[in-house]
Amino acid sequence: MTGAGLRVRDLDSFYGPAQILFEVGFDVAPGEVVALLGRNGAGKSTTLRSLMGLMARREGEISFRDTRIETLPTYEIARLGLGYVPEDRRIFTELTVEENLTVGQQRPREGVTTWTPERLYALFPNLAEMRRRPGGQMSGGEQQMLTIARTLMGNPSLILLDEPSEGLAPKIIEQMADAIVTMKREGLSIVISEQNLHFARLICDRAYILEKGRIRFQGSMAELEADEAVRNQYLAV
Ligand SMILES: Nc1ncnc2c1ncn2[C@@H]1O[C@H](COP(=O)(O)OP(=O)(O)OP(=O)(O)O)[C@@H](O)[C@H]1O
Repeated sequence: MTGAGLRVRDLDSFYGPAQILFEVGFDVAPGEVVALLGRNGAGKSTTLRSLMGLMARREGEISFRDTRIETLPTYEIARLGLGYVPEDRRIFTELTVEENLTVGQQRPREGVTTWTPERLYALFPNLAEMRRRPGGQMSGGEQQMLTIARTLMGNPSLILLDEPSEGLAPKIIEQMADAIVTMKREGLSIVISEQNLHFARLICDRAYILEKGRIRFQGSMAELEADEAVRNQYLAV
């Protein structure tokens, strides 16, 4: 696989002695938006953390842009252009929106969109209106957008979003979906961990379903739509 592609094979991950992921495998083609679906505790966050080298013990093969990354430290994985937005919104609460963006800035990367604060304000118009506001004085949804915007300042070619719609009001969820569609149009590859099938259906090309740390389904969103039995068995309805 070339370009921004991600390839995961036989991924096992552990918290202490407890094995959480079992032979997880999936692919993300350049420019594709892929959903990792599954109920609470299925292993979605653990999968994303494993890709970023944040688990103390994990085994298997992970290739990103034709480079094996499973032995690299997190900062080197990020430097290759893999962006990660964890579930807990990690903004700097004392810094303004603008300062938070500056903190995330990295040099331009060949072949991918170079993001600037102005381009990010166009992507997230809410943030434009509060560029001098401290991060701690923003709503949860605004903080979530700022976390994504700050990660984009690193000019990733692929971004991992852990439950971007969680806890957001319906109107903010719509804005988030619009922003993700624009990011895809800019050529970004995206992996989204989600419990909300309705949100995933707005933006994703393909889906994998995790249950108890194993992949139980893979297919296009249309195939998932058509498979009521799979949805009932593995997803919250
Ligand atoms: N720090 C930890 N120590 C031990 N076990 C953990 C830890 N974090 C998560 N787990 C366990 O790992 C399993 C997978 O959790 P994970 O957070 O990856 O699930 P998830 O699919 O992302 O669900 P959620 O939507 O709740 O985040 C769960 O059984 C959870 O209890």
